[in-house]
Amino acid sequence: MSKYAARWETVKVDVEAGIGWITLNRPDKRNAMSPTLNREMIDVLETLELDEEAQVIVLTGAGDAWTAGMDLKEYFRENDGKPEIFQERLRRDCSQWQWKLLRMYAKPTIAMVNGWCFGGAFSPLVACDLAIAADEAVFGLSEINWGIPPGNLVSKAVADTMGHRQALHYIMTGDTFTGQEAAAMGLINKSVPRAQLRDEVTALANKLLEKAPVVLRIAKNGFKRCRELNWDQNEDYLYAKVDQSNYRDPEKGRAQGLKQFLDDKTIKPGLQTFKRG
Ligand SMILES: CC(C)(COP(=O)(O)OP(=O)(O)OC[C@H]1O[C@@H](n2cnc3c(N)ncnc32)[C@H](O)[C@@H]1OP(=O)(O)O)[C@@H](O)C(=O)NCCC(=O)NCCSC(=O)/C=C/c1ccc(O)cc1
Repeated sequence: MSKYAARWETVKVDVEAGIGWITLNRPDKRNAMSPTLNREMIDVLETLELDEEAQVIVLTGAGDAWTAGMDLKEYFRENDGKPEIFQERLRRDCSQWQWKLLRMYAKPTIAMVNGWCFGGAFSPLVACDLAIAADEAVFGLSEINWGIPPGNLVSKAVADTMGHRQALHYIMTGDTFTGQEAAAMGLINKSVPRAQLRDEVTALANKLLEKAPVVLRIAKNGFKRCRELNWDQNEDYLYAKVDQSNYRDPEKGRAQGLKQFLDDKTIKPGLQTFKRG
């Protein structure tokens, strides 16, 4: 039985062989993100960040949906008319896990998009480091279809991943697209038939498990920050990250990698990763 069994009402967490599987678990509501789910996801991510048994995180959904976006009933309608400060807190919880925690998360994150993916779902989708979807998954920026512009960080997320014309097309029409189309546009890394999705994601997670975790974290977070800096700032910043990595990495991956290539001649870093240990 999972050590987190029944700890959260709207999210299921299983840790197996180094991988923390987070499943949004409201399949009857297509895993729509309610205020309860948002609050619970903050706790889930903060808990797994300190769980040494979970070194790579996968975010997926129960049933036919990844997530159908924000809960139109519990997040929107039921809170209309509530005090402004209350609305602010709801938004803060939403942002807190959907991109603030996820975007710079201490561990590698993979979005495993098993099905429906709408609207607000695009924030955590893009905030995850990597994304693999089922060919059959259906994506849509459906906000326009029920009368609002995209909220939270959805437009920023698609601007960072999809082309300008494509992003505007889907924002303005609310048309849907498939996993294969999402991969072609660069919104996700790749799509595979749904029957192969879990195996594909497990293989990717296992590949990440072979890397030195501190170096991996600094590499991915350095990349994300560098998008917002100019060239001169980037040179300073990324060299500082390289030095930080050399200093912080308890495994001394750099020294191991150089030794295994130059002295032992047991690896070629162009073709395989160094052996941790
Ligand atoms: C195509 C769907 C995903 C699946 O269709 P289905 O498989 O035939 O399922 P059903 O439509 O029968 O839905 C099953 C149940 O799930 C519920 N549900 C299904 N999506 C939902 C749902 N987003 N909510 C709240 N109940 C739902 C739906 O109401 C229904 O509840 P019930 O009648 O009680 O069984 C369909 O449900 C659907 O179109 N859902 C709405 C998708 C959608 O537009 N989502 C909202 C995007 S906009 C957004 O996320 C906004 C972001 C935002 C973020 C932060 C901000 O501050 C501001 C904005």
